[in-house]
Amino acid sequence: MKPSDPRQLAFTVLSQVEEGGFADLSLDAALARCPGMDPRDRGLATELVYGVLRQRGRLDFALARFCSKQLSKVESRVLNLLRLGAYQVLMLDRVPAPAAVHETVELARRLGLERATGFINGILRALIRGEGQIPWPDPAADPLGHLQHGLSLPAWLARDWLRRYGAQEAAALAEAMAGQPPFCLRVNTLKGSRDQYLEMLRAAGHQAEPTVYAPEGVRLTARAAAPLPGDAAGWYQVQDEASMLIAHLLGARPGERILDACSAPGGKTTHIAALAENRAGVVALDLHPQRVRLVEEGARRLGCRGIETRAWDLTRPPAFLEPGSFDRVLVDAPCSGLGVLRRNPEIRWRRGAGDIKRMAALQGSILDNVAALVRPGGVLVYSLCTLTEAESEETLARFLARQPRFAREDLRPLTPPGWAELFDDQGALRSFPHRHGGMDAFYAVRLRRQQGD
Ligand SMILES: C[S@@+](CC[C@H](N)C(=O)[O-])C[C@H]1O[C@@H](n2cnc3c(N)ncnc32)[C@H](O)[C@@H]1O
Repeated sequence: MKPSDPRQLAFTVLSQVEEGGFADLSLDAALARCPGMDPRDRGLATELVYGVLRQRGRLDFALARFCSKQLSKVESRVLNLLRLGAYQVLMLDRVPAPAAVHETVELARRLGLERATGFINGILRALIRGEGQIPWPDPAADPLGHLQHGLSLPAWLARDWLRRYGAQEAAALAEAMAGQPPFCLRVNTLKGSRDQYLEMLRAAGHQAEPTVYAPEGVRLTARAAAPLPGDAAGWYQVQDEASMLIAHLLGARPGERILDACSAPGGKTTHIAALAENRAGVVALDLHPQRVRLVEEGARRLGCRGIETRAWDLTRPPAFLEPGSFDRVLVDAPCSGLGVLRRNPEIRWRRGAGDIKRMAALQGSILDNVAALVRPGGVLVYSLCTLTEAESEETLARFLARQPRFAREDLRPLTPPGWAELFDDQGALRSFPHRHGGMDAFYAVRLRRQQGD
């Protein structure tokens, strides 16, 4: 590969994603192989990968108008080149459309796809000429078509969101999910205050503001070329604001014993330790040993103490932990991840209704296996970075039917008044990017085990 070619790098990553890779990991690895690449080209490669994956439904709808055969019959490498070209033509102001076509055709040639260059050239040139005539579905007359083809939701998700949220709200959510998430940091309060860190950021030339809800969150609005200050000293953790709310809902206090059941990579474990002023005993479990190591590394970097880690598959009871020995348990469960579609855009093309069922069963099993560890009177928080009913309220209802000694708590009286709009009418957290300042979509509910049972 020409080390300096952002389009070829994006193409390689998109091909890896097609074969089952994760966009963020593949992109990081590809960029790491090109240390000399110009920062603007790195930016373009990143935008092309995320943009094509986030807007694939829209790009395909446009391409289909100008392609003589069905897109499903086009060879996948050629289709990815077409999507890359179409993204530049339709969505990128900084690349003149004819240059985008030329670059795409040249890339096809370099990839040994000489025979497809005429096909690619013809479709992309027709797209430039016919862009204004693309019959985008009208949001009012065809809300489902608009969600699918205008806002790039797969059909099953478009139907689900339309049924649950209505046309306008579903469109606003889909639009937010097709955009870029804000870049947020949690200030490590074991090191100092948010105000101090905001000052450090400003002194290093970055522009940042406090997050609206999370008291230790910072949102970067313009990043300078300089690295973020305080990295090696553990001043911050990159974390979305919605994710920062969860440790607050758990409410750990100094002296308590806490279980973080699905802890890796440890964003919430280290937050719990910080909120308990490093004076709680935290047990952090996760299925994967290599991910458990990330929790350990994070705890070291941030100066968190009192965290014990262990790899464990929580579809089996953790017999090494004493029943009733935890004041608070957090189950930040593996889930379909539909609340973080912006960060993992490939998910929307991979998940289906079957995955949701499978995740819900896994979540139920994990909840069952930690329930006995909560002490009488203790707290269990169940959180997810998704928004399906099956994984949230339905998993919870089944759990409560099996475990009648737990009851849900309304989170509204337990949290600051300014957070009221983050909760549903049962007092569960439901954050949404289009309603709550760009936050990821999270769900969280807090349960309490009855006293004396
Ligand atoms: C949403 S992530 C947790 C994120 C973490 N709490 C944080 O804030 O950094 C869910 C985690 O559950 C773990 N997991 C998946 N299946 C599991 C199982 N059977 N037992 C324990 N952990 C599991 C995954 O490895 C993943 O790290």
